[in-house]
Amino acid sequence: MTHGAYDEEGVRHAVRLFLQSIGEDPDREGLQETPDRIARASRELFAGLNQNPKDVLAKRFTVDTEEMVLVRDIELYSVCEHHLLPFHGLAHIGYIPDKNEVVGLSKLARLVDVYARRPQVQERLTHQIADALVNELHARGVIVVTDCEHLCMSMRGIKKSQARTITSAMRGIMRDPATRAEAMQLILQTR
Ligand SMILES: Nc1nc2c(ncn2[C@@H]2O[C@H](COP(=O)(O)OP(=O)(O)OP(=O)(O)O)[C@@H](O)[C@H]2O)c(=O)[nH]1
Ligand SMILES: [Zn+2]
Repeated sequence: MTHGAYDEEGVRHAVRLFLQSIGEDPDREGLQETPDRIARASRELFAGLNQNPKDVLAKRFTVDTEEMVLVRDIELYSVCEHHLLPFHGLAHIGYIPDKNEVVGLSKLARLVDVYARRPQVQERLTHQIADALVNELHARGVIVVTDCEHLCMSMRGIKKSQARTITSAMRGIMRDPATRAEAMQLILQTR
């Protein structure tokens, strides 16, 4: 099949084969609908493959500020591209708008989903969010910090369920030490 299109029938077929290959009976009652369920769930979990960050950030409005806007504790659910197991945690996004151009706060959370709903690695997810805010919104400065647990490290392999992975991306004037420190303080502030 061609790369890029979502092939629901292909997913159903692959899941049935997978169940057989792990020694299960795909025709037993509890599993009969599983290929279909996974095909529907995967359409949602990997929807970001067919979404463009441009669309999410298209609607702008003006607020009389060129100061930092920061939304923290955005829930994040993604899937690691190595094991196709979930990694999940929080994303914190701060940006300094250009010419008073801002987007609705919910769009920052939508932007997270556009990139999280793909087979991912956390580092790429983090810098893709930052780059979209620079490239599409022309933000003068951006900070993105993600803080996640990877199930491929918790439930298998090295089995370290307490380990958190934190990755960050700074762009533009957010690289300035004082600005960066202000953003980090807002992110780390106790509730
Ligand atoms: N850098 C990075 N690594 C990740 C991410 N998600 C999972 N990994 C790691 O990707 C690596 C894949 O390593 P491999 O040696 O190819 O696979 P593996 O034998 O299954 O690795 P183990 O998990 O150590 O058993 C593992 O060390 C994972 O912990 C991520 O988002 N970023
Ligand atoms: Zn993994």
